[in-house]
Amino acid sequence: MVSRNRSQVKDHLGSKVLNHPELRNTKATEYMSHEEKYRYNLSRATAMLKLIDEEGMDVNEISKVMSHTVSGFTTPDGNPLAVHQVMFVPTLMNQADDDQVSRWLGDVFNGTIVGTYAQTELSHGTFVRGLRTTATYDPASRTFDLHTPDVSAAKWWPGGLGTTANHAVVMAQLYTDGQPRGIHPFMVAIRDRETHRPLPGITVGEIGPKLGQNTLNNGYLLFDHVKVPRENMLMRNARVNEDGSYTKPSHQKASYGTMVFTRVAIALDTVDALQIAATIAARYSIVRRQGEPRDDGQEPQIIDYQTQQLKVLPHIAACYVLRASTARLWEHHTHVTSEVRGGDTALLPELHATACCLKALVTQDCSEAIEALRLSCGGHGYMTASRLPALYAYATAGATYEGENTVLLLQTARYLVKQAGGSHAPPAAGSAVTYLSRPADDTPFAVGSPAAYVAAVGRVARGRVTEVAAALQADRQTMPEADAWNQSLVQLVAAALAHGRYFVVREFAEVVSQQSSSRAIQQMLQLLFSVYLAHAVSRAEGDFITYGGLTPSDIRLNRRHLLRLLAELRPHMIPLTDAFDLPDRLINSTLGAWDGDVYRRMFEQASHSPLNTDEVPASFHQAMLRSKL
Ligand SMILES: CCCCCCCCCCCC(=O)SCCNC(=O)CCNC(=O)[C@H](O)C(C)(C)COP(=O)(O)OP(=O)(O)OC[C@H]1O[C@@H](n2cnc3c(N)ncnc32)[C@H](O)[C@@H]1OP(=O)(O)O
Ligand SMILES: Cc1cc2nc3c(=O)[nH]c(=O)nc-3n(C[C@H](O)[C@H](O)[C@H](O)COP(=O)(O)OP(=O)(O)OC[C@H]3O[C@@H](n4cnc5c(N)ncnc54)[C@H](O)[C@@H]3O)c2cc1C
Repeated sequence: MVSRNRSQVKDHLGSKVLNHPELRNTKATEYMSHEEKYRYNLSRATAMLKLIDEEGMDVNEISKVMSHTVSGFTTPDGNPLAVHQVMFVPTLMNQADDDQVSRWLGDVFNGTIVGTYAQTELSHGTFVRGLRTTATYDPASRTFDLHTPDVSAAKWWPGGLGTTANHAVVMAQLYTDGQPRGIHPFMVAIRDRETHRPLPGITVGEIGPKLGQNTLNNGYLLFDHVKVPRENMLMRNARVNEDGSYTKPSHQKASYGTMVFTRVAIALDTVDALQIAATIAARYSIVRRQGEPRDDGQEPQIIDYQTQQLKVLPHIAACYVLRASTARLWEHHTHVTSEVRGGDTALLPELHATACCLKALVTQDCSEAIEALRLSCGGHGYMTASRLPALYAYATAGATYEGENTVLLLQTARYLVKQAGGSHAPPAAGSAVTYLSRPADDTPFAVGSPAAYVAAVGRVARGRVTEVAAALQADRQTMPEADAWNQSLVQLVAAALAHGRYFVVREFAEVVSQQSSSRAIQQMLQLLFSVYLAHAVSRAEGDFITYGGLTPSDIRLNRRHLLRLLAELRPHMIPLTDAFDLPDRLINSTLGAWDGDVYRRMFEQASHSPLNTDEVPASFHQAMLRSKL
């Protein structure tokens, strides 16, 4: 397996995916039925899986081909094999022991085993410890009895479970020696490998249409005392021995590892969706002219309206800034995972805290940004063929799945208040929280100085975290822990987001400070960073006055500064989005093609409407007749 850098992967994708015989011809899916869409997307997902296998791609390459940029082309309505690839396989690799890996992985790679990650239940998604599916060990038969006590404990949501997977990693409450041992992963066959029929004791199906990603093939699953061999509990971390004795994992949350990985992957990937939306809105904003003609006799390009610049340009800057921090998180995850595999879990708490807050910050920012970009395209942004509704539906799912964002921010806040109160192990060198134990950076604020902005963002984070830590500490003296925590929830979430913002801007400050061979590139990065920072301040002016040391006069100056920066960035908008290097077929939007031929494309897509096949559709007369009765 050869590791390739990012642009080589793009070249590779260009030739291998866009021109692949089973992928290169696409069909419009808007008018297909639910089942036709599933068939179309599944066959393309399977072709993609074969390609991954044939090419022997490593995890970085797989993440690129599973990314939203590529999957919008391969599986426009959602990839029914995404959870197989992004969660099921990584869970086996990281949570199965060596014997189990060698037992199953061959069949996974030859396509005999197709899996899902079945954790969420109808009544519990967030509170994992509350899951109610049980796995009770019987030493006599050396099997686990998997059981769903009632319908509220039915698994509900797992991707690919609906009609695609024949296996599932099932997260269930383990009982052995008569004791509850917490949530553990089990490899369970749910459908026959040959006939694909549900196995005895299994009830399984698809949950129905959603806001988007309708061929993700989310499913439900119930067990009626299904017997699973002892060897099917994933045993890299915890173990159940033949006699039923139990060995604890080295870290209490070792079985939550797949969630950490997927949060990192989602953060990275949602920026891809934002890049696509930003490219569409930028191109459309140039092509679209509307309003009183100017001196040259032409109506203005909409991008020359100041309000339009504010709707579009900060999000282009965000693409660059968020790409850098999520790429850093990915590297950090790779490093910590290898340490954990070697038995050292010291860096895991901070990785968990960072992954939680970046996944939340990025999916929240990207969903809001994509919606703003959609609105920036006026009426045409509301059309499915603009691709913007689907991009929004994708990004906003990321705010819920793999840990609802509020809940994840509270995980980060828990870590931060412990760090601020000194009740956690001190952070390792290079940790992102050392600023909490140092005096605040008192660099005076000045517009035009990115370093001064970064210092102010740091003061906001520090102020938010220390303030809520103190409030929590005080409340703990007078009320039970759960009440004290609940009393501070809103401020805890704000503190975690402020910490995430500081992480993001520090990472990009480092990118900007690196020597580049091109002065023009360096200047452009500085401009993008300045826009991002000025926009961040304008979005949270109250925080910057309360905690960041800015005066009302600084706030006014920043507002003007931001608008000046936007005007400066405007001529570079198209090169900056072209630099994302997204071929038209990956963008797949009537509004966002490279040649700007928007109106012709809109007519072309309308010609696909089945209602235009006949001059008068038969359904019209049928409906009119009925209404006359
Ligand atoms: C290409 C892309 C395509 C992408 C394509 C993707 C397709 C779709 C994929 C979607 C798939 C899914 O949604 S799968 C389902 C995902 N579900 C979720 O994410 C559920 C979210 N809920 C949880 O993760 C959990 O319930 C928590 C973390 C919220 C709470 O867990 P808990 O067991 O109650 O723990 P709690 O008491 O809060 O904390 C105890 C201690 O454990 C620590 N802790 C908690 N979790 C972890 C962890 N993971 N790793 C380390 N440490 C942890 C805490 O910091 C704390 O440390 P200390 O303070 O004691 O030191
Ligand atoms: C498209 C999609 C795909 C999915 N794929 C999978 C999959 O493959 N496998 C799988 O197992 N699951 C999957 N899920 C399920 C997903 O992981 C859960 O829906 C998610 O973790 C949120 O949990 P919930 O639905 O229980 O939300 P809830 O927890 O019920 O959230 C509702 C509200 O309650 C609030 N809330 C809950 N607890 C707290 C708290 N402690 N403090 C403060 N506020 C709180 C939340 O902030 C939110 O506002 C998928 C979901 C979607 C939408």
